Amino acid sequence: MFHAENPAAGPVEPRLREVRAEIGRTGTYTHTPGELVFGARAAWRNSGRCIGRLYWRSLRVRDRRHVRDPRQVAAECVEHLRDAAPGRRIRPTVTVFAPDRPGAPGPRIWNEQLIRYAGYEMDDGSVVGDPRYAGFTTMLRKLGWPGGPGTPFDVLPLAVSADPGPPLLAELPGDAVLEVPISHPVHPWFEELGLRWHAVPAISNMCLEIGGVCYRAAPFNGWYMGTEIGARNLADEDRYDLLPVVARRMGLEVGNDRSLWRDHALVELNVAVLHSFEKAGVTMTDHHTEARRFLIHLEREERAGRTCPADWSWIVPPISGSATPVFHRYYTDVRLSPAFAHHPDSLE
Ligand code: HEM
Ligand SMILES: N=C(Nc1cccc(CNC[C@@H]2CCCN2)c1)c1cccs1
Repeated sequence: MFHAENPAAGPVEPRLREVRAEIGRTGTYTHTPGELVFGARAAWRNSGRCIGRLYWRSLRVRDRRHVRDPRQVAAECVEHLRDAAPGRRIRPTVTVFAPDRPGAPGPRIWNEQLIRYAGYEMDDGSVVGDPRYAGFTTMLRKLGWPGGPGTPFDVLPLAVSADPGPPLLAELPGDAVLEVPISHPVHPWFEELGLRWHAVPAISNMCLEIGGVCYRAAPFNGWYMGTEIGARNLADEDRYDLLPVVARRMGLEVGNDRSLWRDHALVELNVAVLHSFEKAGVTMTDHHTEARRFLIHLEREERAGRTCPADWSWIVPPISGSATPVFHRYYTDVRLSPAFAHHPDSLE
């Protein structure tokens, strides 16, 4: 009997016998390269909160299961960033480090993403930078990180550990961190705000779980959808909280909710983000395009006879929901495996 998914994989029974024997001997088993690649792609395909799954078959997999030492893990994360965005074209990529094995837990990356900005807590209680990472920044400083120049966009170091005890801290070299300055196509005052954002979103705190094996360090990247930066990272009150700033510069009636000043500011912030990435030639998608692509993916999956899990509250974009086609339907959010999962013992 062949794998319905993957005829090239050959009959499954002999492989299952091999796996059971290895588990009997060692308490775990080792994926073949083909199993690892397909498992990672299937994990992406099974991610019910992801709107970007149309290209799930093209995920690039960097097999680094022989790497466990924190210094080497950090070096490979830097290489991942270079490899994922060789110019300004971004390529969906995952790097898989050593899994947990009995008696030898795999390495763990403490950062939520490979690239995140520091949040410096000032004496007056205000935060310079990203408030979401104020606690993480404070912890890193206690672990000896000297801190950056103190701008609102200081890139945090990687924190990686393989054994119990404090993590290794490793700065990211500037050439591995592609960034885009934010300007607006019509408002020249926009770039005076000095805003910027990094090009490559790379999640580093989720476990890649395939056939019962947990790869707790398996950073994966895609490209950004503009709303993530324009409607959440730069707009949320507990993030960079820029809606009042943008609205005032636009001359809007900030004191009166019914003027919809927040909504006007949100749209212009998102226009600026899409415009800036386009001008910089860096891969980014908008929420209308991505919504359309997702429904194509959903239809293809149904035609392939597969259940495509989806979580409405994550799939529908944070602005203009009902102006996108993903809003006007229901989904089933079933948990499938392989998967990218949040494990409780991750250091959030
Ligand atoms: C290629 C372009 C991609 C786009 C535009 C995209 C877009 C998104 C967006 C907008 C979210 C919601 C994030 C949020 O609201 O915070 C998301 C979630 C997610 N994406 Fe994708 N994605 C892409 C590629 C990928 C890849 C390559 C993977 C893994 C191999 C992936 C796995 C996931 C997972 C696991 C989540 C849920 C995260 C969680 O539960 O916290 N995505 N994606
Ligand atoms: N475009 C992306 N965005 C993304 C995907 C998964 C998870 C996240 C981060 N989600 C957490 C944030 C923080 C609060 C709400 N959302 C972003 C990708 C990241 C990695 C591959 S694609």
